[in-house]
Amino acid sequence: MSCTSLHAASAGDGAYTWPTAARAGAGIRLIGRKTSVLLIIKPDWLLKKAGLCMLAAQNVQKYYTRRQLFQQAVTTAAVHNVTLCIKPGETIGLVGESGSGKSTLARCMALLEPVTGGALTWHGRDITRVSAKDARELRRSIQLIFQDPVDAINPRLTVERILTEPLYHFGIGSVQDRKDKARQIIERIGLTAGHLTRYPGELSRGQCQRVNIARALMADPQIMICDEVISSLDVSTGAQIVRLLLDLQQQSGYGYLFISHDLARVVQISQRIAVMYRGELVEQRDSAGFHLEAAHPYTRSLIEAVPKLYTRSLQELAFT
Ligand SMILES: Nc1ncnc2c1ncn2[C@@H]1O[C@H](COP(=O)(O)OP(=O)(O)OP(=O)(O)O)[C@@H](O)[C@H]1O
Repeated sequence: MSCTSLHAASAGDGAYTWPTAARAGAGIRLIGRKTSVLLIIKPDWLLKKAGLCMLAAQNVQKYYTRRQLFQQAVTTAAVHNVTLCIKPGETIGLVGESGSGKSTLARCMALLEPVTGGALTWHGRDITRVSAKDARELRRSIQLIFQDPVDAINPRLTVERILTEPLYHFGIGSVQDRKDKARQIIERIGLTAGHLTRYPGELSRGQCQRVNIARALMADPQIMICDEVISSLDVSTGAQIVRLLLDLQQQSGYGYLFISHDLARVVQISQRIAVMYRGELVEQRDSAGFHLEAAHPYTRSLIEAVPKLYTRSLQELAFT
């Protein structure tokens, strides 16, 4: 991981204390025998401390226009004036009824589709309109994981090929480097090196979703946009995948945009919750207290639809 070096004038400055820096995974090296120290701090930690966005959408719009011969063009406002910010180590839960624009927003934020209006920024830099080369680079840092774990991977490739292909595509590392990285990542997501020689057809759906997550991790992302990643899995497999995502976040500080219809699950794992309704973001709140403070009628109806037996209360699930 790249590091930013910061030279503190003297230990007496007390700019960053050792325990704080250690928590951040920062390295501190004493220089000489006196008071000067060299702090090596991960940029994502600095951003988190400063509360800055890694990826932000500002009044983003995405309209689709369909033209038919001899008929008037029909325009769908899939996303209208959405403002959203993803910070390092933070999970934003995104909920909304079917067709409310969640996946469209996800594709725009992952630079898979151009926006019609508004702006996207990456670490404060405008990336609304970037060259194809820059977009490709950025897509490495902003990974999108899709709903159907089986459809998302090529059934004719071994797991090892699935994992190493993106690095090959970007021309990163030697053949051996890529294989070593695949072996390391497959263990991080709870499978074994033995799975590398298997084909997707020889894996369960849950294992296929782990492979999808591993493929995203191969690119060393900073943000993962998880679009309904557990909706096609049974409850216990879905819970394992959520646990895995949270563990990975704890280890590496990824920012997540977690899209789901399952409000109880979203409340459980997100720090903030955004609600989309008919292309607009109608509500955005901290998950703690969400069930009490949410005001939009659609959000209220969502909260009331959460089965009481399953959740007992959203308050208990709220991430703190
Ligand atoms: N490529 C496209 N061309 C035209 N219209 C589209 C396109 N993609 C999405 N839409 C429309 O945009 C709207 C939002 O769709 P989107 O898939 O983003 O919703 P969603 O909230 O993700 O729904 P779901 O929860 O069912 O996946 C819908 O009305 C959809 O028909």
